[in-house]
This record gives sequence, C-alpha cells and structure tokens, in this order.
Amino acid sequence: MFTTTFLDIPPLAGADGSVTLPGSKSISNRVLLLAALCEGQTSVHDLLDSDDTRVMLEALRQLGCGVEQAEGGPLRITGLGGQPPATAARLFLGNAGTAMRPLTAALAVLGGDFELSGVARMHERPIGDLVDALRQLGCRIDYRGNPGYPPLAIGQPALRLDAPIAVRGDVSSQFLTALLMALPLVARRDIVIDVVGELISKPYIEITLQLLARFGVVVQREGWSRFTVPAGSRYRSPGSIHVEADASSASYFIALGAISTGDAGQNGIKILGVGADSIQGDIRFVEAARAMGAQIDSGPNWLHVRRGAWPLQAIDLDCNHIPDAAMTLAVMALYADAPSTLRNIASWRVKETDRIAAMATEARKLGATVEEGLDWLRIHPLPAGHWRAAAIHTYDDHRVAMCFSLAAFNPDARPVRILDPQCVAKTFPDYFETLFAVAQTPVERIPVLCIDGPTASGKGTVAAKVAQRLGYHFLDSGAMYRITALAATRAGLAIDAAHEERIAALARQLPVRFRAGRILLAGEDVSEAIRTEEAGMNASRVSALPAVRAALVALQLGFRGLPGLVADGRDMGTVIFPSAPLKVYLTASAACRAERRYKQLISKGISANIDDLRADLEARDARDSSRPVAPLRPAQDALLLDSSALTIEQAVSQVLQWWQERQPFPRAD
Ligand SMILES: Nc1ncnc2c1ncn2[C@@H]1O[C@H](COP(=O)(O)OP(=O)(O)O)[C@@H](O)[C@H]1O
Ligand SMILES: Nc1ccn([C@@H]2O[C@H](COP(=O)(O)OP(=O)(O)O)[C@@H](O)[C@H]2O)c(=O)n1
Repeated sequence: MFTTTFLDIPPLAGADGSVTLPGSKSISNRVLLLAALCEGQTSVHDLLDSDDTRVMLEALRQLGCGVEQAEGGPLRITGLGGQPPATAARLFLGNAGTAMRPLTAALAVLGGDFELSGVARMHERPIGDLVDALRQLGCRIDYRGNPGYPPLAIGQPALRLDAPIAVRGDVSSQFLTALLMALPLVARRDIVIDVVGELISKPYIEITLQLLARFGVVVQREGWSRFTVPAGSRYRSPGSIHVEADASSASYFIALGAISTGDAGQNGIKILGVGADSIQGDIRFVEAARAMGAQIDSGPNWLHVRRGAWPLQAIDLDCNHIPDAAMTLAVMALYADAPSTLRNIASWRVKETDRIAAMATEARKLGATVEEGLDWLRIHPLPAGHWRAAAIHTYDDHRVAMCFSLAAFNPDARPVRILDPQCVAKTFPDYFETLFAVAQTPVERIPVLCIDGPTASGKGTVAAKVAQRLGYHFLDSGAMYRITALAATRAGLAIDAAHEERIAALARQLPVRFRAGRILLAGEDVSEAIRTEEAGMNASRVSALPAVRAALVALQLGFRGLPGLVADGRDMGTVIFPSAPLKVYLTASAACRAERRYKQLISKGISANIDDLRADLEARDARDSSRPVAPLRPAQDALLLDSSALTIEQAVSQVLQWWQERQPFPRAD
C-alpha cells in the first residue's frame, strides 16, 4: 500500500495481463458463518483477509468450530451441524458489524450462555431493532451496557415460531440478513418475516439469499416485504465455495480493459475472482461498460475485457442500480466521442464525500468540461491536446482515488498526482500495485531520481528516504558491487584484472533476490555480510573492472519500474540513467564522512578507528574517482549538495524540493 502524501502516476500507454481482486467483505463473513452452521466440511477459497474476517474466525473457533488452513490452500471449516455449539462463550467482535449482527441472531435462537462485545465504537452502533425482532421469537437477550447497543448477554430461548416476526428494514439491511441466516437453524415449521418500512440496500439481501441457497436453504420472498423460511430447512455444505471478488473494485479494471491496448495488441485485461454471473449488484457495471464499447467475455469467476469501440461511445444512463461503480463511468466518459450523462445519482451527495461535486471538480482540473445538477453529472470528452497534469484531491474517498488513476492513460502523456493515495485501504489496499503490475509505458516515461556521491556522504540514507516519500522503488547500486565481490570471494576468485572475465560471468548470473528490504544471495540472507568495511573495499576493487560494470547494467536498469525509481551510487546520473530528470551529487567533507561512518559502525557494535576510516575512505574516493570506466564525478547537469552541515531531514527536504520544482503539479499542500 502507498502511504505517501501523494502518488505521482507517470503517463501510462497501455495495459495487459491479469489481475486478482480482493474478496468481497460482505460475502466473506456470510460464507464463514454459514460454513460454521452447516453440516460437514466446507473449503472456502479466496476469503478476504481483513480485521472483520479475523474477528469472525476467532469467534467461530471459540464456539467449537474446526478451522484449518494449509499453507496457500483454502480455509477448511468443519461445521457445527446446527447443534448448539460450545454452550458458553465470551466473544469479542472488535468493530465488525458483519460478525456482531448475524452471530447475535444465530446464538440467540440456538441458546446458551453467551456474551458478545466489541470495541468502544461497536458499543455505539445500534442493534435494538434486531434484538426486538429476536425477543418476539422468545429469545433471551439482555443489554449489558446501554439499552439498544452491545454488549449483549444471551441465554436459553423459549421459541415461539407461529406468528410472523416483524423487523425494521429501513435502518440497516443487516438485521434482516441476520434473521435470514439464523432462522433456518430452527425451522421446524414455516417461519415468516415481515419487513417494516421500505427495505434499503436490497442488493445485499440478494447476496444473503443467494448464499443461503448455496448452503441448501431456499427462502421464499414476496416482493421485498415478506420472507418465508420453509419448514424443514437445513444447512448443507456445498463442499467448496469461492468468495467472489468485490464487484465494485472490478469496475476500475473493466474500465482499464476498455480504454487501453497492450504492447502486443489487444490481449486485454483478465479479471480473476468475479464473473458476470456474480451475485453482487455492482456487476451490472459490465452492461454499462459494454454500452460504452468494451468487449467483455466472462466465465465462472472471471471477466476478460478488451478495447472495442474507440473512442468510447458516450452514454446517457440511469445509474441508480450501480451507484458506486458508476463513478468509474465518469472518468471513462473523458475518453468518449460525445458528452455522457449519469442520472439518478443523488445518493452520491451523501457518501464518503459529495461525490458529484468531487468528480466534477477533479475532472475540471484535468481540463474537462463538466456540468452537474442535483442528481446528475454530464462529462464532456477531453480531446488530445487539452489534457492538463493535475493533482487530484481525494476527499478520503477510496473511489475518487481509484477512478482518477485511469486519467493517466490520457493521449497527451500527462502524469496524474493522486493526493492521499492510502484512502484506497478501505476496500483495496493494493490497488495501485495491482494497477502498476498490468500497466505499460515506455521506460523513458518512468521517472528516475539519481543520487551519486562518495562513500558515507549519506547517499544511501537520503535516497532511501526520498524513495519512501515518493512511493518509488529504490536502487542501492553499491549493493550490486558488494554482492558481486562477496560472490567472487566465496567462489575463491581473487579480485583482480586476471579474474575479470570470470567475475563478470558471475555478475551476469547473480542468483540475487531482493525481498522485504533483505538481500538474498542463492537463498542466503547476506544483508549484513555485504556491509562490512572489508566488503566495501572489495566492492570498490570489483567495481573498477570494466567487464563487471557492463555485466551489472541490465540488473540495475531492471529496477526502473512504475511508478518511479530513486537510484544511489557513483554513476547513476553519468552512465546508467543519463536522461534522469534530476541528478544530485551528494558530498560531505572527509572528516565529516569519517565521523559518520565511525558512529554508524560503533552503533552496530563494530569496533572502529576514526583515523583508519578516514584513510580508507580517502583511498576509496581516489580509486573510485581515478578509474577509467565510470569514474566517480558529478554529472554535468547534477545539482551539488554538501551535506556536511545538514541533518538527514534537511538533505532529504532539499532533494524533494528540487524534485517538486521539476514536476508539472502545484504543490501537494
Ligand atoms: N546529512 C546527514 N547528517 C548526519 N548524518 C548523516 C547525514 N546523512 C547520512 N548520515 C549518516 O551517515 C551515515 C552514512 O550514510 P550512508 O547513507 O550509509 O552513506 P553512503 O550511502 O553515502 O555511503 C549513516 O549512519 C547516516 O545516518
Ligand atoms: N554505482 C556504483 C555504486 C557503487 N560502486 C562501487 O561500489 C562500492 C560500494 O558502494 P556503496 O555505495 O555500497 O558504498 P558506500 O558509499 O556505502 O561506502 C563503492 O566504493 C564504489 O566503488 C560503483 O562503482 N558504482
């Protein structure tokens, strides 16, 4: 996940490949509970891993339900077979409404001695309507704190199933969902539920009914006001079940397939985890995307989207049935042949933010003409030659952030800045990583920031921090030479000109992997071994061999990936990335650098002598500067930064300021 204050997306040219989307939260927790309540074992595939699902699993374990997971395999739940589970338990359900409500209903009808509680915020979330409905049935539920709110105590019921049960449907559809999942456990006769008030969020009830059917219970419904759980209903495991990916999240990749082509033609985007037969309401976004020209094939649990009509065809659509996914249409409309109108979207005004205003304001920053009404939005296409680089404000709204990333495919090759990119965490923490994995762009469009300089000038420290602030990849090129020197020494090769070819051959095929900040050489963690002063000296020697330098070029170039790269070393700006838009030459006096290295070594518990260190680093400077190939010297267009009198933070700020001055965006703040 990008936790930076902004994320600059370079201009993107195409996309190709497949994406696996995170599982839907509402489906995940329903499936877990149903698997726990039925007979037999259920293999649950692609479960969403989130706080809410973890809380549910822990509760199910406490209730005596078998939960196993083999590495990389599905989760195996052994159901309780509708029998009263462990008859007493204290369940802590965090802030997971999708665990609290259905568990309350299920345990209340089964009976026992249970207590259900959560975090402070959970104790402010109402549950009175559900408790009232369950009490009509004869369930025994007491409030342990404020009436109408958790925590709750549940006892043994004296069930009365003859009269219809009334439940309010106009506050939260979760109360009805909870009853629908609990009542099949005790359906000795037909049980009727009457919904009081206009039922909201019908697509979520649809999901509940579909999942009940997968577990063998078919509920009859009359409109959206009366539901009957037939006598003799009984949960049966489907054996294995896939949790669908979130259909709203799919909309960004459906749009991506519709607007982009790949290097190798129109292979399109394959979306794994959700298919057109999805039980989620937002899957109907597929129809809207088709109307705009997308070519979409689908199968069980997958969609395949290719560009069809181009430019896209404008649409005029009532979006009431897909309020969340429809936001994606607003950005697709920028690539259309005429103005598109999205209607009946009044609910956008009361979501995470006023989404009508937000979409209009941000699209205008890109250069678009947008008209808005109380419950509609009209977006005019933005022709080539009129796109502007824009810093998109995201209003703590994940969907605004995800939608506007698609503007990076504009024909004018303008980058897009997304402010507060971590707002996507709400539903799709790795959204941008997933996008970058399939997006394509000519390599020269991927920005590189080079920091070169002598040893202990602070390059590595500053470069790593700059990379972190920008959300860019980080290349510590010195590490490549250090690893090569280590590999050569271990192979018994003296580091000299006589062994140049053999060491170069070794360097070309270094079995090196970079994982979570660690460096693995042939599977062994060498992160510490390459950091000794001796390893640094050997690296300096090995780096003077031209064939070795040539051998390491491809490995270094390979770090240039989306969204950008910060590279530190000796020749980043002069040899490896000569066209980088910013090159910094970082120095500090020899005395200062010796002192820094001394402190660094002492803090790691390595004994050192400051005079020796200074003599060593001056020798290293001399060798690095005087070698004929890629000598250490500032690139002609490098900016000089002497860090002798600067703190690390000051050096980082200076580099970021220079970087910002080269960007076409207004300042992030
Ligand atoms: N501007 C600075 N002021 C003070 N100490 C610094 C500064 N920059 C770096 N350091 C410290 O100097 C040491 C050497 O920095 P490092 O990044 O390893 O240098 P290099 O990569 O250039 O060899 C580190 O312990 C770091 O914390
Ligand atoms: N791009 C680079 C990076 C490092 N090197 C060499 O590799 C050695 C180790 O680099 P490093 O950056 O890890 O070393 P320090 O600057 O941290 O001491 C240096 O002394 C350089 O000789 C190089 O030649 N070219």
